[in-house]
Amino acid sequence: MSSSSSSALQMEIFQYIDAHQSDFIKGLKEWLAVESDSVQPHLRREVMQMMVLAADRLATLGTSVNLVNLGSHQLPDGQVLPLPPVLLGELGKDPQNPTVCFYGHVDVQPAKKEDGWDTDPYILTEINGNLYGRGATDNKGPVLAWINAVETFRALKIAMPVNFKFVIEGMEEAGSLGLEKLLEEEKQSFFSDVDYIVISDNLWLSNKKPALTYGSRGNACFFVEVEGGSKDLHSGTFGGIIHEPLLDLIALLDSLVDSTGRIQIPGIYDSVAALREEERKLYESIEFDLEEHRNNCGVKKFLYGSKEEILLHLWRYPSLSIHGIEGAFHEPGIKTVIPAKVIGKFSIRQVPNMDLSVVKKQVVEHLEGVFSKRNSPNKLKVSMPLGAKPWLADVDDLLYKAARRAIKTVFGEDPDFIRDGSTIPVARMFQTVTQKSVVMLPIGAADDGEHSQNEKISRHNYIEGTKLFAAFFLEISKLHQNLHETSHTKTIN
Ligand SMILES: NCC(=O)N[C@@H](Cc1c[nH]cn1)C(=O)O
Ligand SMILES: [Zn+2]
Ligand SMILES: [Zn+2]
Repeated sequence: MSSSSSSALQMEIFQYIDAHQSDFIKGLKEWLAVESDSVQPHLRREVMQMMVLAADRLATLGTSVNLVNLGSHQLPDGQVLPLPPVLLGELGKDPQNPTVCFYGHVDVQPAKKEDGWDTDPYILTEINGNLYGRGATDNKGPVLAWINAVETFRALKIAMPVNFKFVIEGMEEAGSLGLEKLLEEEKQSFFSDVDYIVISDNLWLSNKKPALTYGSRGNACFFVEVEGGSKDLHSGTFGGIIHEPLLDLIALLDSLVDSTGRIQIPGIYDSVAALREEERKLYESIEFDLEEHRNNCGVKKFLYGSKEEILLHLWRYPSLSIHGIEGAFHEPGIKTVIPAKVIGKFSIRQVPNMDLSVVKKQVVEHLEGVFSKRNSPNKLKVSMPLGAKPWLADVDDLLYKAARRAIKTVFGEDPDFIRDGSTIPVARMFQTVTQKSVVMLPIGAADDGEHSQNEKISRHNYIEGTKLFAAFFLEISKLHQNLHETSHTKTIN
């Protein structure tokens, strides 16, 4: 195709997307209305419903859809719950075209209006060009943007320049349970012809400048349980004469990180890959506005004062966060009780070359050591319910070139090449199982508020994101054909 006809085609596609903004937003509104929270067991039915909705949507585009049953899982309290199926979709099988596999998730983090949302988290509300709602950016908006891009090709009767495969799950926010096994099982079938893998489940580093992501941290999640007697006790009748489980737990949690953010677990930094000078230099050239980032967070001050230190601590070093305490009274008012059993929850973000089993051993040994010094008769139990490895990609792959070109076309500037501090367990799994290149191509801005109150995606990013994905189809197809023509010519010569 000549470059003038390819840019006319692109123009036609972009015009269609602009003209159909309201339809695309209506589609997002329907999806956001489903409280598909995978973290809270009582909402599992909604996650199931969401998977069916996604399957129906893809089927209307002519995608062949398979909802693969993953069976069930057991919760720490013994309850057995069905796992949502994983959706495997397939559109096109032209051997001349590259096969791109897209991964996304349609489950969400918990959200309640009372958490401090300005609007109902399950009713998409547009304010000043932003589309608010739980899942708007993580990850329903970006999943739909890919679907919108495919729909545009169909509506305009333009042949898709790639074969497109979808992997959509409903358990990402709960650790992608069952997914790795499925990828292994499908390695020789569904994934056998996949050339490239794309994920759009993270954010840019800035509010305005697009980014391409080539690495993410893993995560090791822990429960630390301290159990005293068999029931809660009156603190006036028993306070002062017993070893309180919550005091033990707070001492344990307090031993994990110091006030500078340094993790206190012996040996935890030992295997972290050393920082090379070239790598440090790369960070210097990244545009990152500390003030903007601080405003997005809504905090007064960061632990570190320079851009380089902040990026290193987000991407290159482990971090430990405490998430909550189950069993402790957290409602308004004061309940003068001594809880009988409490469970602290924390996680340690993982970076290359940390080993999950070593980390688990270090955490258990450390907590047992601290606990033994307290001479408490209470029972201590430490477990690691979830472990995901970090991911790092080769940015020299064609996939990155195609993504970069598409970004330049749609947003008019080159992206930042960034890593991400959060965890998308499937990125590493895909790379290991398929041995193909993986890219994260985000469309969410740094101030979208993933997992937080008032999560949003801007109308601009949702619509330009749809254009970006359409442009990406065209770019990867062109580059892939060129590569194959070149290697064919070399073979003949
Ligand atoms: N958008 C990706 C994301 O938010 N992933 C979760 C996954 C996770 C990690 N540990 C438990 N769940 C994240 O918190 O990074
Ligand atoms: Zn996500
Ligand atoms: Zn998330």
